[in-house]
Amino acid sequence: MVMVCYYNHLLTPVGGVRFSITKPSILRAETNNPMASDLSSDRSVFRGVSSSSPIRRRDLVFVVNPRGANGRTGKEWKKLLPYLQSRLGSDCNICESLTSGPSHAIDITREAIREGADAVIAVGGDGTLHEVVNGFFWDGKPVANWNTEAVHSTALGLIPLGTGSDFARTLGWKNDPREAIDRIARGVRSRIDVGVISREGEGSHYFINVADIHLSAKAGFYASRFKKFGNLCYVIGALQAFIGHHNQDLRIKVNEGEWQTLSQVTALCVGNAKYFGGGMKITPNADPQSGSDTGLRADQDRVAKSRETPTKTLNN
Ligand SMILES: Nc1ncnc2c1ncn2[C@@H]1O[C@H](COP(=O)(O)OP(=O)(O)OP(=O)(O)O)[C@@H](O)[C@H]1O
Repeated sequence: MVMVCYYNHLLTPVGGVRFSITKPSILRAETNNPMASDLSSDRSVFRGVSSSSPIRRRDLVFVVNPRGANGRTGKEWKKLLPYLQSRLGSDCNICESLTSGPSHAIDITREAIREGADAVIAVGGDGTLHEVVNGFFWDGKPVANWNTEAVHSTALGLIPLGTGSDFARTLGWKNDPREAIDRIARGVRSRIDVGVISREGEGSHYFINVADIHLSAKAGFYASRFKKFGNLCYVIGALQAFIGHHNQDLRIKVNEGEWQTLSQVTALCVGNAKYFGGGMKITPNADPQSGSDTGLRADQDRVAKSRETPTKTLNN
């Protein structure tokens, strides 16, 4: 099932580009890894046993970014396949889909959900996870199975194999793909919140980790050019982002609250989880399993000096 509860976190820089950030909706995890949402089934592409069978094989779609962690993800994935097959092959249909470039994971995920996959599992870093999460939505709504009579939902899973893999840190996971596969095999499930951020006049972006604007967002952008240096890429990215940086006024709205103006913002971070930038605990109070946005932080003036935004209890 997918419970979608919207908070409205609308951010708008005054007199400049207009943003609107909307925050958490909720994906209720239903399977294996934490995170899952329900978006039904049908199985034309990801074949399992027929629906009349007493035990239905689950269809798991692994969305692999071969270029993640400067190519390490692709190499590790190949080494992992025999283990994956041995742990899951007897109960599940395993479908591997390699991404060919940015945003491809979004399309793969949408297609898999529409075709009725039981789980879509991101294999890579936070960028890949982010794209897979966005693939669960289309035009502001959860993607649904073509087969409207299907009873099962699609879960979201993760095998963290990226450079930073910061979302997994919040869950206390190591960057150990075998452990992740074991979690999938054990069928561990949890509920995970998802945030929504939208720039005014543009579409929504869903986020599961930390959404950020301005300096830290630029740092993340520049860091992507230096992934070959591992987590050091985030330091290099931050240094580069500082060059020519100017603070900016922001106009924001959180949930159903009033519009507020934040003056001369260096960076603003909205945390659904705690870490970004390869282990920087930027929003320490955030809890992606809380079912609410308590702990959400708007960071003003400096990235390190977080400022709590109004909190609201999620009505679920
Ligand atoms: N085949 C590809 N070639 C180049 N880039 C790709 C390809 N497939 C996906 N991408 C892009 O690579 C980006 C980064 O990948 P990913 O997050 O998996 O690894 P990472 O950046 O090393 O990890 P982290 O984000 O945790 O630091 C993705 O957001 C995606 O846009």
